[in-house]
Amino acid sequence: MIVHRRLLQLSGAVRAPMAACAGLGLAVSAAHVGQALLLAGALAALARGDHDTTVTLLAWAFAVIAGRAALLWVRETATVRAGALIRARLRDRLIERLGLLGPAHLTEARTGSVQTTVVDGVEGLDAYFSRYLPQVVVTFCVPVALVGWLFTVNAAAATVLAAAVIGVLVIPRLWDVTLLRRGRTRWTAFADLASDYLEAVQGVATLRAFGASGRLGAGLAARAHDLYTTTMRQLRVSLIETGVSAFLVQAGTVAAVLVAVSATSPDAWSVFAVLMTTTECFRPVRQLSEYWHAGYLGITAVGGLEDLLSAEPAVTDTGTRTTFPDRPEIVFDRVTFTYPGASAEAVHEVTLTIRAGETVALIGPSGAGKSTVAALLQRHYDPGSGNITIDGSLLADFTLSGLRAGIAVVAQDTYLFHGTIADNLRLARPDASDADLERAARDADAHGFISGLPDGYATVLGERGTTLSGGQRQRVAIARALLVDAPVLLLDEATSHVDVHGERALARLKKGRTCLLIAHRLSTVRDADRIVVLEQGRITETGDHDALTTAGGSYHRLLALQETRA
Ligand SMILES: Nc1ncnc2c1ncn2[C@@H]1O[C@H](COP(=O)(O)OP(=O)(O)OP(=O)(O)O)[C@@H](O)[C@H]1O
Repeated sequence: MIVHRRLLQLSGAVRAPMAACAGLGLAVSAAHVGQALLLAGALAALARGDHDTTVTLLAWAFAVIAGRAALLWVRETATVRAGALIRARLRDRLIERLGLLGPAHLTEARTGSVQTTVVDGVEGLDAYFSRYLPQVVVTFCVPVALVGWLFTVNAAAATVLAAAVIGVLVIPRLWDVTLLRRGRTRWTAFADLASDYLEAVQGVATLRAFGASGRLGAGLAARAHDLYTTTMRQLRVSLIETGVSAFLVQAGTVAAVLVAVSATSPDAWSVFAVLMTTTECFRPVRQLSEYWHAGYLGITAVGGLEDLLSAEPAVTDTGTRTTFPDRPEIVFDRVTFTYPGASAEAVHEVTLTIRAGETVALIGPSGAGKSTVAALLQRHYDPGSGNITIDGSLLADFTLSGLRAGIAVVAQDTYLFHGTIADNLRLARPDASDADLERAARDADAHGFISGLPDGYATVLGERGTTLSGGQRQRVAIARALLVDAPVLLLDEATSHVDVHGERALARLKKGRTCLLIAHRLSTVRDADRIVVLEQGRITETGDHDALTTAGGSYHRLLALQETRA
């Protein structure tokens, strides 16, 4: 029996349904005990030839059996309901936590492992909370009450039974530490395998392109073998524990009945009562053992759960400002940042002002720190030193939701969820009307192709071959950003898929907004009000296209390099 402290704390939100399950479990046990005592009474009556009493007691026993059937139905329904509630609450909590931890956490943890915790771990915890923990309550209450009562019938048998129950509850605990350790090892192997499979599915195009599917298959087979080995190691201990429990239950039952029959002048009632009570005493213990296996997966997942719940968010949400200034000025003042665990600075003393309504393009070679500047502006991380301000207010003065509502992001790879086009657009603004969606889509030059889809805005992406091209996805992203109507625009490599429609849409999106454009392809930044060149985390040049080209510095060099490659 393992009652985990952390899981008990987690049960806070679901204690009422768990208590209901425990209450119903006690009622079912009471029905079992009632039936057992009625049968003991009927057998004793039969032994002394009292047929009327036998028939009456048997009739009552049938009535109790019928009542128990109804109780079992209610308990099962309540358990399933409680399980669904527990899963939903736990998942809500974990998803909320993931939202708080932000993308910074997922760069450190493996996505597959997080997914395994949120999906499989929570499934396992359902059984732990809705079946195992209520059964722990029943297992403590029923044997205590029964042994206590049995003392009034046959003190010697009751003493033997008490010792047997204590033995059954305590002796298997000797294996708990080993079981938990092996369970955690198995969970790690399971999470690793799930992570590898997720990566294999996500990277299937790359694997095929490099002919690496076979090699990866061998790696996955090795991982699967690891899982098999750890499962068998865990099962061996688990079987020993189950075997010992079963032996103690049988030995306890036999010993208690032997003591009852070997008493001087034993009467039929006390012998039958001891026999039936002993069976009922061990019933909750046996059930606990069954539920333990059902909830064990969840218990071993607690490590992953704790990792998620105790992970420190990269930034704290202590700001109070919720509204964002219109067309604000953004200032990076000597901003330096090093990623957690990295030895070198990603950006160093970056000082940059993006004036109200201005479009500034940030360019530079790979690894120069452009995405880091974008991440800092979205406050996925706080700078190690220096400040970033929006119209004079520090980023940290805003609530995280206020900040995110103020900055619309259009990235190179637009993630579209499985759902309709309308659902994907409403991700930006859940309360947007159909007319709002159409207006945004028209401004993003997306209405035309959306109208041509089989069900227009109600078309489910990914079904019936409905996929969008890179340029079309980009325009959906622009429509989303238009729906958000944020005063600041962050275009992160957003210009790479842009066709003539996209260019028009982007021009409309940029209008009246303060815009930071992060770009690789220099041809897409010529029209920016200003171009800032970042190299090895430092700003090396600033100016417009003409000025920088004439100056013949880094920008000129990068431009020449790109033209040669083209
Ligand atoms: N999560 C991270 N942890 C540690 N170091 C990181 C992390 N992300 C980026 N870096 C490092 O920070 C530096 C700047 O990276 P960044 O991604 O900002 O460059 P970039 O200019 O956007 O590059 P690219 O154009 O290739 O996307 C690089 O040296 C990179 O290796």
